Amino acid sequence: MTKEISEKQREQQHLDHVLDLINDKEKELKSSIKSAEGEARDINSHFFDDVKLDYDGYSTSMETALSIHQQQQLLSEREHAWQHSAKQLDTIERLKKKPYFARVDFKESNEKKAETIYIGLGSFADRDDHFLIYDWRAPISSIYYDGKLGEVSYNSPEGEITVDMTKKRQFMIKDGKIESMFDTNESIGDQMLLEVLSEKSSTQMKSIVTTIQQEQNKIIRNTSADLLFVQGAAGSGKTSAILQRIAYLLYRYRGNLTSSDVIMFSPNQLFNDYIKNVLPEMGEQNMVQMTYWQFVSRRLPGMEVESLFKQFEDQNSDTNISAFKDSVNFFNLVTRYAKHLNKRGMIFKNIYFRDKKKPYFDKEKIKEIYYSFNENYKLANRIDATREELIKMLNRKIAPEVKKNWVMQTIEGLSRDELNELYDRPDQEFNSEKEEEKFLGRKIVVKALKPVSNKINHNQFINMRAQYLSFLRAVPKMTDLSKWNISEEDWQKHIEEVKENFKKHHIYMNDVSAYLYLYDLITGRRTDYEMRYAFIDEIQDYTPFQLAYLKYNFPRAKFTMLGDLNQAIFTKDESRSLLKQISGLFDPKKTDVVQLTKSYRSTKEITDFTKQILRQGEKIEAFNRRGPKPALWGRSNEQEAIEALVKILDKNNKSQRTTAVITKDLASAKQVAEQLKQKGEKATLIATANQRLVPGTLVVPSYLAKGLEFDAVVMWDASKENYHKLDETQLVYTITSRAMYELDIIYIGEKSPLLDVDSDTYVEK
Ligand SMILES: Nc1ncnc2c1ncn2[C@@H]1O[C@H](COP(=O)(O)OP(=O)(O)OP(=O)(O)O)[C@@H](O)[C@H]1O
Repeated sequence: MTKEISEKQREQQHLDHVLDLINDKEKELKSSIKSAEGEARDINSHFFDDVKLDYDGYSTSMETALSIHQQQQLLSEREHAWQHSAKQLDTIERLKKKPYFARVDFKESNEKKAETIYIGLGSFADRDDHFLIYDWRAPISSIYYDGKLGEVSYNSPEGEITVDMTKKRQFMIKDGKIESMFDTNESIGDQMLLEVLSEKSSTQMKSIVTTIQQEQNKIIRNTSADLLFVQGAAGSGKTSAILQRIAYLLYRYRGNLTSSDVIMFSPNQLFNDYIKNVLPEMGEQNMVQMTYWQFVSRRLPGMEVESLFKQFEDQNSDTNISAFKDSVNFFNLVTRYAKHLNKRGMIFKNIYFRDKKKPYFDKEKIKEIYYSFNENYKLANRIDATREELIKMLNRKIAPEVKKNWVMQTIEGLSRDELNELYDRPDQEFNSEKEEEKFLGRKIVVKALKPVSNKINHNQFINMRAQYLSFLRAVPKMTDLSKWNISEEDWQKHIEEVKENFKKHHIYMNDVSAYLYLYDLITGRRTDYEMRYAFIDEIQDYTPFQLAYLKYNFPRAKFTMLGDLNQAIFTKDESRSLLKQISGLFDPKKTDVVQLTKSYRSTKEITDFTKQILRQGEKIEAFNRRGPKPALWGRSNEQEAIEALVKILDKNNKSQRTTAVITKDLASAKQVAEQLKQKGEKATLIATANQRLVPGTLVVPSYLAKGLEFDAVVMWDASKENYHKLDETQLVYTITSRAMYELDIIYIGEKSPLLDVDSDTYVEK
């Protein structure tokens, strides 16, 4: 015991020493920032004193320019130094709160003495470049997460290095004091994990730096795969791992990679809000974040793209047709169809000007131009060349247009002010009235033709909707639809539906990607070559088509896709073929698949219960954190059910647990929220993804609860009537697996057969 205490004292002394150095560094940085700011102000205020303002001759004005240039350079150097110091100060301030969380001792093979390093959220070195703290992302830090004591390897820039790890120690530090510390032989001791996991949920996700698990570390530090596919159970840390991975990559490739080269697709806006603090807390900036819906709909401003809400609430479309349209096969058909357009089949629109009956540019004429270029032209060149030709033609139309009556009439109707606006200068002089009229006429015509030239420049002479429908009509000729169990009639009927939808400016989610892809191929819209890493969370809710389209959009990016096929609430059983379909898009040698089976979110009681809902849930392993068994509340009518809900909320509030009442759809969420209000219970209805998560009780429809977690969850109305289809299994699993400590399930009448689980794993209330 005495030994342990003295060991702890020794560690405290070391911590005090490090903290002193950190404080010194902080002072030093603050003063250098201050003086850099002062200098910059100085340079700015003397800027023009030093610059010789002399524009007389060429040589002197050259001198002026040079001297401005020098001053600017000086400023930007100062600014650079200032930014560097500011960044360092930022790290220091983060380290001050909690300098490090671990220590490892290790021996390199040819050394006798063990080396000791401390690992924290950033690096810190003293004056002699002697590292007192290593960033958790430094190569050597990897051994802390990866190995047991003894021989362990890590990847360094010079290749793989093997060392003998002799000690692994973890610290809990608060306000400069070591609260506890323990030595461990495990990858990351369960004790530390348990402590971290026992914290309460909050409206913001936290980083898991101190307790990254070995298999998560593999995901975080993978740099070789073009496609890293992670299949992980609910709560296995997929989202946490992605965010850590982004922080890791930004560190590993610093100088070459910035947060704007990284894009993350997430299930909804609510989720974006939930994770937004994780990277900044680690000292990194957030990546570009988007939902797939935002990604596609921002490109179709004139159309209403089927929303998440609609997609979920009206899932009544033909499943065979959906499966087909969501497939990579369908993607390949678009590619093939576009190739064929190089020879024939493009459809254009007339462009009108003033006269709504007679086209200014006739669609047949445009088509003639389009196909007049030789065969070597690619689609994109064809459209560019057509556009150029049309603009040339438009320019030739200006002079004859100026002579038309409407122009003269317009000039006559102009006020003095309007006229003045058209002149180049207020006192502009003309040789004759005729010349003046010509001048003004030209100005008026060019202005009036602006919408026409805009249409041309924005490719609006392509009849994209008709083109897409023509593609759909060509589909039966290109592929055998009967293989997808789709009859010719059904397909024709479906095309009519899409057409009707277009008329209303609506587009289905499973048309939008194909539509944009076809547009991209026709116009050669530049894809995004800059994006280096693309992350897709909750992959099971994407269709293979969408993933193929994302890959097309980010051709240089390495992809990390994470998901749980057991939580496919939009694509349901189609998600099973997902991995097979997307793996075809990447080089198999550069594809890594990682499985995460341990679930950290929920107590053992909850995980043991929820995994039975799945057909293949046996692989999921619960983390050994204990809590009450889930409770089932069977009630015979709505009134009693609400009373049960109130009782549960009271119980949870007493133990200060935040509860989410999760309903199947929005209508019932609204209803429950209203009934709670009538009972005087405080609850916030989350009806759209644009809302904020707030502390306190929430009422959330299932599809908005994706990826989130709550201390306590009440699943509302899990009756047979509400959940009876086998393909709703994933939905029931997603809802119940949001709970960390307590899960209550209320049903009215008969219980859903999807909840037929071992009666020992729950209690009835
Ligand atoms: N190594 C870890 N150390 C501490 N906490 C962890 C660790 N891994 C995961 N967790 C915690 O487990 C919970 C679930 O993690 P996360 O949300 O990343 O899982 P997920 O796999 O994305 O879940 P889902 O698929 O259900 O959305 C979070 O509270 C997270 O902080």
